[in-house]
Amino acid sequence: MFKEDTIAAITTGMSNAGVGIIRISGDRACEITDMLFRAANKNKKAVNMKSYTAAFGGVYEDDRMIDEAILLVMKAPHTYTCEDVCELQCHGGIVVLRKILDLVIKCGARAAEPGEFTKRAFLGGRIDLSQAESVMDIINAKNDFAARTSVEQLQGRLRDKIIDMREQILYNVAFIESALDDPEHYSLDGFPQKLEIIVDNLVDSVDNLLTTFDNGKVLSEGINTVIVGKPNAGKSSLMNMFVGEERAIVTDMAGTTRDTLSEVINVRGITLNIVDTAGIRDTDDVVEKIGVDKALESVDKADLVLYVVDSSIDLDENDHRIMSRIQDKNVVVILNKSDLEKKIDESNIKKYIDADIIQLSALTGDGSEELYELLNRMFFEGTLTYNDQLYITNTRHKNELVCTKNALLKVKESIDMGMEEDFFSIDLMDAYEHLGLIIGETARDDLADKIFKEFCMGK
Ligand SMILES: Nc1nc2c(c(=O)[nH]1)N(C=O)[C@@H](CNc1ccc(C(=O)N[C@@H](CCC(=O)O)C(=O)O)cc1)CN2
Ligand SMILES: Nc1nc2c(ncn2[C@@H]2O[C@H](COP(=O)(O)OP(=O)(O)OP(=O)(O)O)[C@@H](O)[C@H]2O)c(=O)[nH]1
Repeated sequence: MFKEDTIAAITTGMSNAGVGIIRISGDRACEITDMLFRAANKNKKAVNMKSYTAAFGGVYEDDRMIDEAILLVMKAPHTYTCEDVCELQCHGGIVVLRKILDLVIKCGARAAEPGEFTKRAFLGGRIDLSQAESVMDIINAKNDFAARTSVEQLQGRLRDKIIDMREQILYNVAFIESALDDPEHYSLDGFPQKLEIIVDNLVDSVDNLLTTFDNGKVLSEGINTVIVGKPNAGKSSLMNMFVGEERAIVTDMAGTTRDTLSEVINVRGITLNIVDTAGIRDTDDVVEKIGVDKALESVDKADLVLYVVDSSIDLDENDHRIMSRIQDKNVVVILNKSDLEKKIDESNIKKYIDADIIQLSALTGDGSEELYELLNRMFFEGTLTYNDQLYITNTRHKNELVCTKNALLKVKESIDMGMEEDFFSIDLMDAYEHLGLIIGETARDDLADKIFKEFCMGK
């Protein structure tokens, strides 16, 4: 069983910091801790300490103190992992932390695998799979939205919704089974019509969740954005404007950006995963050509293309080449250098691509607000103002919901075709199990219990 090993790891970051924590979890956590931690108050031993209490002391190898530390003891089952947990809070130097971890392992713990503490929380039943997944999402959140939806998921918002849908399904499967077993007490007259309404509602709920996915994913993970334009149009300057610092190389010499640079930036709640590319033009320079090919490749993968045009000069054949390449993409045309005299005729761009056009000066930042507003409109249609909607941001959840929906639609089909009731059960159970996979539950035992509880009273 999973409880056999006591596991340990540095749970804080892998760079020097003020304080670092070593977490030990498992049956032997306290015993191991007592082998290397000595409390200043000599009577305090982890094995005897009350849950959620702390002690000050030192970590010792033989009689040599490795570091001073605070010990936090949490006793099963009310801990993060549902097992005994000891946390050694030391000075956050990576050398010292590694040394202490080695010591903990020498005393009998095993180095934890990635995610193993949270896996134990799941196996211990404290959290479901969607909550376990949310822990990683919280840690990896790129923006406020991602953090917020992940915490909601950790609190069980998605789980509760899934459990509610599963209960409705199970109730109806149980009803069908009972009625088929015991037709004297349960009548299926009019049942298909009732079931159809319930299934319609469930499909609506699933659809509702599914429609949040695209927005949810873009909101939480960011818009994959590529900046393209011919040499010297101001692509690197635009990137710098976004980043707010001189990261990309800006020069007067056309063709200075040869590779692609990427940045993750947050503007007014929107995350842009931006790739700045080499200026696109016909070139004989081998290195530059690789950059141009790479730029064209990034265009194909992008959700959004920011096409930068130097508005102080006329369009040329390079611009036409770019425009023909980005025609089918989500494009915003940036007429850059709006601080200079305008030479360009916008209608010449409109002839080639159907896209919003923003006048902007990457140098002064004029026009940036209009750009952010436009992006908000393009991608979120106002959803950026937080609402109470439950968002799906995890592809696994989305896939299970799609399977759930398909199974439910099959139930509807069977109803419409006037099939026997036991046909409904098969697809209902299929939907039930796909929903169950979101929260990491297996279906069978649960089903038996439920049928027993709901339908066998007094009979
Ligand atoms: N020091 C420290 N801080 C941390 C964590 C940790 O493991 N250690 N966490 C994680 O990485 C997060 C907190 N998550 C936790 C979740 C549940 C329990 C827990 O013990 N739950 C018990 C209830 C305890 C009580 O009510 O007193 C339970 O659900 O039974 C602890 C931490 C964030 N901060
Ligand atoms: N006046 C003015 N000059 C700008 C503006 N944006 C960029 N420039 C200038 O235009 C020149 C080229 O800018 P870059 O940002 O290097 O252009 P790029 O498109 O990245 O060029 P490549 O790396 O060659 O592809 C630099 O001298 C910038 O200072 C702007 O809004 N106004």
